[in-house]
Amino acid sequence: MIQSTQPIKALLKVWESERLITPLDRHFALEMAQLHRVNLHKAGVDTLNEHDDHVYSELFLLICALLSRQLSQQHTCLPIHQIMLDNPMQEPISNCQILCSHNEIIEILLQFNGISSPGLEQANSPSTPIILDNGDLYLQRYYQFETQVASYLTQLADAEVSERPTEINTHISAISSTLEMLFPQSDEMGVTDFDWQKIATATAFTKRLAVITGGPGTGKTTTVTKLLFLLTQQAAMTIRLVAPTGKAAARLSESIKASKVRLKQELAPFADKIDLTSLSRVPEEASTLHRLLGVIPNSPKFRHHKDNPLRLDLLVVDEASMVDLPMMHKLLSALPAHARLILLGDQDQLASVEAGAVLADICAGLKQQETRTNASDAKWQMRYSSDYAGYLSTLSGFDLSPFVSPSPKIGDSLCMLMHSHRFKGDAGIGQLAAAVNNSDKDRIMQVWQTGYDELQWIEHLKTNAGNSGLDELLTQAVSHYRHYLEMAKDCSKDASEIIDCYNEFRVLCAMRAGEYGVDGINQGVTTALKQAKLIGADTEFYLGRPVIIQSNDYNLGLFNGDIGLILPDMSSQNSPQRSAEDGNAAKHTPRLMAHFIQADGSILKVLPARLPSHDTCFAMTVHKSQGSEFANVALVLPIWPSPAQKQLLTKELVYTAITRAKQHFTCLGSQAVFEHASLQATQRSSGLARRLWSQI
Ligand SMILES: Nc1ncnc2c1ncn2[C@@H]1O[C@H](COP(=O)(O)OP(=O)(O)OP(=O)(O)O)[C@@H](O)[C@H]1O
Repeated sequence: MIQSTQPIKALLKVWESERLITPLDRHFALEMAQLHRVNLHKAGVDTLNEHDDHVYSELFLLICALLSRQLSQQHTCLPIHQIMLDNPMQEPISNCQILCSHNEIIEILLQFNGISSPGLEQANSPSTPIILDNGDLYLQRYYQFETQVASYLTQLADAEVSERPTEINTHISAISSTLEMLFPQSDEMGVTDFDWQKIATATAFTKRLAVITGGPGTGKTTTVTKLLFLLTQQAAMTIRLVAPTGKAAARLSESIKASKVRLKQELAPFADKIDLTSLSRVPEEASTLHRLLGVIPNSPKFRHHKDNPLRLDLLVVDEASMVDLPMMHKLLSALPAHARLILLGDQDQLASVEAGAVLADICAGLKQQETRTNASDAKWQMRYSSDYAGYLSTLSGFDLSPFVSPSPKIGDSLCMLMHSHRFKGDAGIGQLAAAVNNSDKDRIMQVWQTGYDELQWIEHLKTNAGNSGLDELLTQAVSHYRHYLEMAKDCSKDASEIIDCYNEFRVLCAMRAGEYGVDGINQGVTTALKQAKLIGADTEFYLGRPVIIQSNDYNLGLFNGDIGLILPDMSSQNSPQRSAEDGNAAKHTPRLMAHFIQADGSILKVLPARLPSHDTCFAMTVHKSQGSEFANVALVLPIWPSPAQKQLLTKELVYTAITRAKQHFTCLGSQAVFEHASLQATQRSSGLARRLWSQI
């Protein structure tokens, strides 16, 4: 049943030392194997012979290690049919083979008392630590998260906000006319074009769940601002805006503010027909998900949960692709029964740092079956129930019958915006992002060869003398960072002004470790800035040092991924209290503090010595850059990635890096690695899409 060069227990040690599994994976497997044995009753025997007992236990141990490894790699389950029987650990050279079929593995696993399968008679106890469902193996906790998230979303999608009138009445026609004013027919639009922003607004107006997705600049914030305006006209409601990180929350606030200003101008001609005062009731302040749910210091639990729900009527969650499965579970459990939920995000971006790919799973049912290669072809198609399509057509004025499909209700809650208003026409960044997103190899080459001003390719040119490609990148970094570092020396400059200038440019790396990872590039940039005399890097906290926080500190209000700058604290310069503490020198020399911009735009100052674990941040990982944008972005890809690194290089990673850039995108890499990454899609094993879309 299992053929291996050594007992599995010994192999686990080897795999751990070769970093194929983590110490946690090995300990989990050993503990499970020690606690759980074949249940003779389940197996239908009185005794188990020694040989069978041994091989069953070996298989169980191996499968537990594989399950734990799946979770370490952000999958939510282990699909048994995807196990490579001749090399289950996917080692360079296999040390172990499973000599039975996938179905036989399932049969054997179900004989263990630690595993149950919902729907099977003997598995009525929901308390087994491992669950086997539809051929997928779960840890109990993740199984609960997934099934409950699916159930919350399905219930929300099934619910409409109020009784729907069966025929057009005054209320519907009033809403339709307001929608007409909010979304006037533009000259750019042809007769057959659909205004998906208008359709999305009508969807979110009528449904308790609306998922509005689209790439950068497709108008998600514009749409949600118009929706909130429409809703605040109808009734008073408590609306909360949130995002997964402080940076993303600050950006959402700014975008909503700008969007409100634009809307006020657009609606000015209709001032006699529409009450513009309700625009002031559209909230602008966004907070983080953690703050909304109420962090309890030193506890993984939040203040708000099922039994103490949030006090709100409508919740808007931006950057929803960053929300992992456990967090989505916490959020959905804490929603009050009557509340509406609007999820905004880009389903093509990198999935969350932790387990799951919730937004991508929600959208999975809209994916076109055949693989498209032409960048202009849609990968997605809306799917409405016939009843709802009719209602939405009446409200929006667009005939949605071409999108009717026998799909579950979740399809009615989805709306994808596909036209970017930021990357217009032939703009290089938009073209490259689309080509990578479509894994279109020829188009990627074509875009690079077109010679767009906003795109720059730097080839790794490594010789014994060094890598001239890397040198070019470092020179670029110095010339960008020079501006904010010079501003930092000028005591008249405001901290937020300096931080904005620092945020004009960022180096993004695919990985953390190594010469071309965050560690190596940060070191390289620091040395280059020191040589250019822009920083005095002899002290740890030199003027202008950018720091990125690596862990949460609830007391200080700093969270993993927060970025700040070491700058003079001007308020300390003349403070009598400070002078008394620090002696006379402090009167004239302001002390250096780490400055962080908060979601509400205020500055949080923290003494450098009190900072929780942190790193320098001239370069950061693409993962950590999600929810941020920079005028100029330089992406660094490794020169010769190891097999493990190759797995991390995906089209979602490259797409996310490209779409962080607003004006200019540079890539330091080699053609082969860029191509490999652009053609490899992230695969996250999860049963959520099946649970949401199983009727189709
Ligand atoms: N229908 C439209 N016609 C013309 N311009 C538009 C339209 N919708 C949005 N825009 C413009 O496109 C830009 C981006 O819009 P918006 O911020 O709403 O997009 P987004 O999808 O929220 O972007 P991001 O992904 O950066 O959050 C804004 O300048 C906005 O004014």
